[in-house]
Order: sequence, then C-alpha cells, then structure tokens
Amino acid sequence: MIITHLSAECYPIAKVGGLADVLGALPKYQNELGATSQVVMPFYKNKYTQSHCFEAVYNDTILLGETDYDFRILKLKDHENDLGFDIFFVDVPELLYTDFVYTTDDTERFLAFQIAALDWIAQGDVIPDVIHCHDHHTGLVPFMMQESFRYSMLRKVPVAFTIHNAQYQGWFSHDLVYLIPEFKFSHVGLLDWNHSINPLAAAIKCSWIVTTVSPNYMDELKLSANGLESLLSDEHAKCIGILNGIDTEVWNTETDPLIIENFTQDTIESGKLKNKEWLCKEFNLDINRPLFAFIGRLVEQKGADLFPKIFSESLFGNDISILLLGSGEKHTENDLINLKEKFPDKYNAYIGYDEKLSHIIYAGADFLLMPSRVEPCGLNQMYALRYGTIPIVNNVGGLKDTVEDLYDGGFGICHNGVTVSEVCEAIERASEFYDSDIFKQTRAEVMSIDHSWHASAQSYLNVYNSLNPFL
Ligand SMILES: Nc1ncnc2c1ncn2[C@@H]1O[C@H](COP(=O)(O)OP(=O)(O)O[C@H]2O[C@H](CO)[C@@H](O)[C@H](O)[C@H]2O)[C@@H](O)[C@H]1O
Repeated sequence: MIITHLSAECYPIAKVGGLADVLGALPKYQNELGATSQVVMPFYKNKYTQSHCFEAVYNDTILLGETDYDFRILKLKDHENDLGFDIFFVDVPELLYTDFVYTTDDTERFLAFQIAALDWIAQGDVIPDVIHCHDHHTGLVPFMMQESFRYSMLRKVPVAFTIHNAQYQGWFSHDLVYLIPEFKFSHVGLLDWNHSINPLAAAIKCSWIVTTVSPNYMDELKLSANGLESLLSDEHAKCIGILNGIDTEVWNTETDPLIIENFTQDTIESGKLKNKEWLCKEFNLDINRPLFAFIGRLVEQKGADLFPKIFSESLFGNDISILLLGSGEKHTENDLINLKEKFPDKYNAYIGYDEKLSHIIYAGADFLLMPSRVEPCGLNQMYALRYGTIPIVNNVGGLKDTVEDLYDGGFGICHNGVTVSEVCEAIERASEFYDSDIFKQTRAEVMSIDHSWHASAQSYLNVYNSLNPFL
C-alpha cells in the first residue's frame, strides 16, 4: 500500500508544533508495518534544508490565477535519509522558500504547495493508493481531487484528512476562488462555510474519511469546533478519532542525546536529579523545591493568557519553582518576562523555541502543566510520562484520553476547567503529592506506559483498508 502524506510540517525538517512530530513518526511506523508511506512538504529556507542534499526529481510550472511559477520536486538523498520514510519537497522558490513555516500571507503559498504537489502526483507513473492530508494547509487537496478537471485521473484515489487542530481553518475570500484550478462552478458551495472559502470545511466535505487525533476530541468537535459543529455532526458517519502516538526512538530517556544524563526506570532518581540540577543552575532555581514546567505555544488554547496570574498566585503561596519554555502572543510573553523580577529565584522563562531545552525540561521537571482549554490530543503529556514527569492537565480532548487522575487510581493530576483557582488548586495538590510516599514510585511507573505509535499506525492502515478493501 502506497500512502502519500501531505503536510506543512514534518520533524526534524520543519517544526512549529505537534503536527511536525506526528508527520515525523507516523510514516515510519506505517513502513514498519509493511506499507510504503512517504511525506510531501514545502521546501522552506531553514537549517535542515541548508545542511542536507536533495535531488530534483521533477520540474514544471504551475499556474496560480494568472501567474506562472516554476517549481521543482526535490527528494532528500537516500544516503542522508535516516527518517524511516521517503520525503519529497515542493520547491516554489518565490512563495515557499521563507525563513518561517507560516507567514501572514499563507493563502497563495499553501495553494501553490497543494497544486504543485497534485500536478506532480497526477503525472507520476505510480499513483498512491491513499493520499492523506493534514490540517487546513492541505485542506483544498480533497476538493481539487474530486472537482478540478485537471485532476480527474485522481478522482478514484481515496483521500483521508486528519484534523490536528480545528481552531485554525485557513479561511480566505471568495475573491480568490480563481486561484483554484478550474472546476464546475455550480459546485463552489463545497468550498464555502459562512461566506468564506474554508479549506478545513472543504476537506471535511470532500475527504473519504476524516480523522481527529483523539477519540474524545472527535466527540467534543460536535459541540465546539470554531463554527464547524453542524458540519461535523452531519458528517459524523465518516469521522473517527485515532489517538496520536509518540516516537519512542526519539523520546527515549536511555538514548536521548539531547538530555544531560540518560536514565532508565531503575536509575530514574539520579537521572532526573542530574537534569534538574542543570535546569536549576541554568535558570537560578532551588533544586530542593518541586519543579513545575510548561512547554508550548503561548496562546489562549493552551491557557497561556492566565499564566501570569496562575504563576503569581501559586509561587506566592507555595514552596515551588516554575520554569516556562514557549513563545506566542506578545503581551503574554511580556507579562511572563516581567514576572521574573517578582520571583527571581522561584520562576524563570525562556521565550523562544528550543528543542534541546524542551527535552531537558521533560527529563528534569517534576510536573508538567497543561491547562489547555482545547487539546485535540497533546503530545507533551505523553513525552512527560515517558520521562518520569507527572502531568497536570485540564480534562479535555486527548488529555482526558491519556491522563488518569490519582484520585481514580491513576498517575496524574486532572482539573475540570481552566480558571486561576482550578489550576492553582491542582498545583497545590501536586505539591502535596510531591511530599508523599508514593511520588517516586509513581513517576517511575509512568515511564512504562505505552504510548508508542504501534497501535495507532495500524489503526490508520485499517482505516485506509476500509476505503479500499483491495489495498
Ligand atoms: N517553545 C518550544 N520549544 C521547544 N519545543 C516546543 C516549544 N513549543 C512547543 N514545543 C514542542 O511542540 C510540540 C507540541 O505538541 P502538542 O501536540 O502538545 O501541541 P500543538 O498544539 O502544537 O499541536 C496540535 O497538533 C498535535 C498533533 O496532532 C496535537 O497533539 C495537539 O493537541 C494539537 O493542538 C511538542 O513536541 C513540544 O515539545
């Protein structure tokens, strides 16, 4: 079975968030199960693309509205590829070769990506058995495969679509409809949602199957999906939730080259201590206090707007330390920077993106905070568990599917709702747990919870098979 994934991100080539982690792992695990799974993504200007070798496998021109753009399909050279899957890049130098994955003007960029990818796939000798699109940046692919005259040869190819985050939908004005390769205009309604062209909505309408990244998020979307609730309810028969996994080769405390000291379940205490020591030294925190951490995008979805208040209150009332790694909304970043002055030896923040630091924090922290208002799956809590760090989570989405509260015989701390008092109370519970007899035993035990991709990669293969039993 040949599966072609289309995505804007893929780890380790270009990562903004969890989408990249999924694309960097799922194809590898699918290949281990006997499939031929590959990724197609844009060619950005970054450290990875500038330090690796690529070969051009296709050259052509796309027409975007009235403008021609030359493009190439590049393949990462085999001898440089240790990803576990083939990866192809759509190189449209004028639009996609930018320093950042996302910019303020992404409509044309990602349309160019989708059209060039489909042009290349459509002319190929080997048409994939399944095309699997991820998030709104690839949301017009299912529509174009079904409706654009140019791609009529792809009409019978099953197309799966995964919603990693329904908050972002890629809306643009109908004035730009001329950018989409020609289709029967009476079908324009398939692109529309509330008087805009909505790539996420179009993908839900036109894909053969729609998946989300946890079962619970699938249920939640019917009630809250940033305006798409009724569409998801109407289309529920082709919707299914499959829990994300994590790449247990990358996220392995025994071999992780990014952490200060490697450790196993047997050496967890000394291993975590060495990583915590490094963090405390680097960020001027007291090693004897329980260390609470947050890693992620500083946006409302993650509860970040409340962090200044939550942190102030918790640090004032408890003998704890808090360390934050993240970037996002500027006013939140500023508030979080200013807070350092108030609690110089109990709190610190690194505003920015740092993969290595994130690994050390998962390894060295005692607790990981995830007060997300919405969390389609969440990978951080699974990385935390694997690194012996207890997650403190709001009971939503994939967090509900993966974290069981201590009160229910589980191993984590769950709260219901994202308010300052709910989260502060959860932090207090965690501090008490830190001092209890079972804390060390629990954190060693959680390391062996299996969240690897094995089961979920198979679930995706089963889904593809259900679309075409002859695969
Ligand atoms: N400043 C920083 N420095 C270093 N690393 C950082 C970082 N900020 C974030 N990260 C890393 O980015 C990833 C974030 O993954 P998540 O799945 O938690 O969130 P995200 O909201 O991006 O993903 C969306 O897609 C994924 C994948 O489906 C869903 O799990 C999730 O719920 C959904 O919101 C983790 O690997 C984390 O360590």
